Amino acid sequence: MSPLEPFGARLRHAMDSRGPLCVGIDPHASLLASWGLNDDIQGLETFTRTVVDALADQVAVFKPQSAFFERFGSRGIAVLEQAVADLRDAGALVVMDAKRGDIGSTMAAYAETYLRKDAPLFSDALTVSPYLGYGSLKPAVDLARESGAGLFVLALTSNPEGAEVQHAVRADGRTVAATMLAHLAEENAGAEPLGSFGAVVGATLGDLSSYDLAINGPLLAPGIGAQGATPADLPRVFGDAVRNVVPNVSRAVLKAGPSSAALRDAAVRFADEVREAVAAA
Ligand SMILES: O=c1ccn([C@@H]2O[C@H](COP(=O)(O)O)[C@@H](O)[C@H]2O)c(=O)[nH]1
Repeated sequence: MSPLEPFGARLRHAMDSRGPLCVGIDPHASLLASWGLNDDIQGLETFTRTVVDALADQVAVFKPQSAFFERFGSRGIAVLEQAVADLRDAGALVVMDAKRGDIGSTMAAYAETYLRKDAPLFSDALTVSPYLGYGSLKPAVDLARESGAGLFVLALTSNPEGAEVQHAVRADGRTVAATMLAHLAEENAGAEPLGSFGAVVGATLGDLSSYDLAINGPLLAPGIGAQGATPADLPRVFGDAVRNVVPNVSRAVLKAGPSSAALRDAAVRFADEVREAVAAA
């Protein structure tokens, strides 16, 4: 099976043509209820189908949150699998938010699950946790390169609890997060227009000027909307790296449903706000 064009290049193209937004698909039980759906497999299927049908042909990137599908066992995974296929068929990119991380030999199996091009859950990129050591991610890095997929490595997460691990200072004086960013800059060296190995960096974190975010790769930025950050915060948080930010909004878009028109309006509004904020930076 022929490899895809590298994820970084496909991402740059998608955001240039469809707008700078990643919509998260997070079927919280509370959202299902507010859409008038039951918290069961039928509710999950209807919710997911509605989001896909409303947005797949206009939003650049989608980030399904695997946990909300896994909750329903194999039937939930089947809904996720169908959504990934439909989103990709409609020309959108899919970042699977499964935050996988394990010893290398097990990481290889996770990589086969999401990054092997003919796998049922193949996604354009996968979120991964480097907290078993960055080197443990090597099987995923290698398979992503082979397939033309990408990774988003947890570096500076949007939740306040992340700081106790990510801001910890190593013996060499660097923080753990800075070390992860440095690894990613190495992976992306020489890639054009953008490397395929991104970092997760929360939009909620305030001024990050003490971190070198120039990794020549995408910065997936959750935290906009329900967690309190706004598109207008992006230049202050990301500085010169703001053009490589992939802003994720999940609940703040999804709560506009179940009306397809309202979902589309919400996505357009966030994309416009991000575009304006980045243009003014
Ligand atoms: O640091 C992180 C990493 C991942 N997430 C995920 O992003 C979405 C955010 O959802 P909202 O509804 O827009 O708050 C969710 O799937 C998280 O698991 C994150 O928030 N922060």
